[in-house]
Amino acid sequence: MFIGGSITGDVLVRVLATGTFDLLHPGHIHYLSEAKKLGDELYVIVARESMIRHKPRPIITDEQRLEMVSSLKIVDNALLGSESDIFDPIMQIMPDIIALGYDQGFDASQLENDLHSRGFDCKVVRIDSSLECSLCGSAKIVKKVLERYQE
Ligand SMILES: Cc1cc2nc3c(=O)[nH]c(=O)nc-3n(C[C@H](O)[C@H](O)[C@H](O)COP(=O)(O)O)c2cc1C
Ligand SMILES: Nc1ncnc2c1ncn2[C@@H]1O[C@H](COP(=O)(O)OP(=O)(O)OP(=O)(O)O)[C@@H](O)[C@H]1O
Repeated sequence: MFIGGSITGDVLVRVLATGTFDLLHPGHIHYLSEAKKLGDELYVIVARESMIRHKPRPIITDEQRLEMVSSLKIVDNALLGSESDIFDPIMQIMPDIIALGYDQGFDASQLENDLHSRGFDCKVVRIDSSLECSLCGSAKIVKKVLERYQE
C-alpha cells in the first residue's frame, strides 16, 4: 500500500497502535493484525505503568511488555510511551494512521483535532471488531489465576 507514489520513491503507510499489552493474548494479536492491514508498517506504543490510571497496574514491567510486543512478527517497531505527554512519541513516529482498539477510551475525531491543533495531520480510525474468547483479556487472565490459586 503506497501513498503519493512515484517511480522514484513510494511512501510507506505507517500505522500506529497503542495499548498496555499486559499478559499477551489472542485479542491483542487480533487488534495488531487488523491495524497492520491499514498500512505497510506497524508501530506500537506500549503504555507506561505510570500513565495507567483507568485500571489496575499491569502485572508485567514496562520493559518486559515492550520486549514481548517488539518480538511479534507483525510489529515493525515498538517503543515505550512517554511518561508525561502522549503526543511526544506520536510526533517522533509521525504515523499516517492511528488505529484505536475497540474499547480504547479515546474519541477518534477529538484526537484527530488535538493532533491537527499541534500542526500534525493524521487519520484516526477505530478497529471495531473484537475477538471473543474466555481468556482474550488481561483482566480475565488475572481473574482466572486468582481463582485457581484461591481454590
Ligand atoms: C495515540 C495514543 C498515544 C498514546 N501515547 C501514550 C504514551 O506516550 N505513553 C503512555 O503511557 N500511554 C500512551 N497512550 C495510552 C496507552 O497506550 C493506552 O492506550 C491507554 O493507556 C489505554 O490502555 P488500554 O487500551 O491498554 O486499556 C497512548 C494512546 C493513544 C491512543
Ligand atoms: N479481545 C480483544 N479483541 C480485540 N482487541 C482487543 C482485545 N483485547 C484487547 N484488545 C485491544 O488491544 C489493545 C491493548 O489492550 P489492553 O492491553 O488494554 O488489553 P486488555 O487485555 O483489554 O486489558 P484489560 O483486560 O486490562 O482491559 C487495545 O487497543 C484493545 O482494544
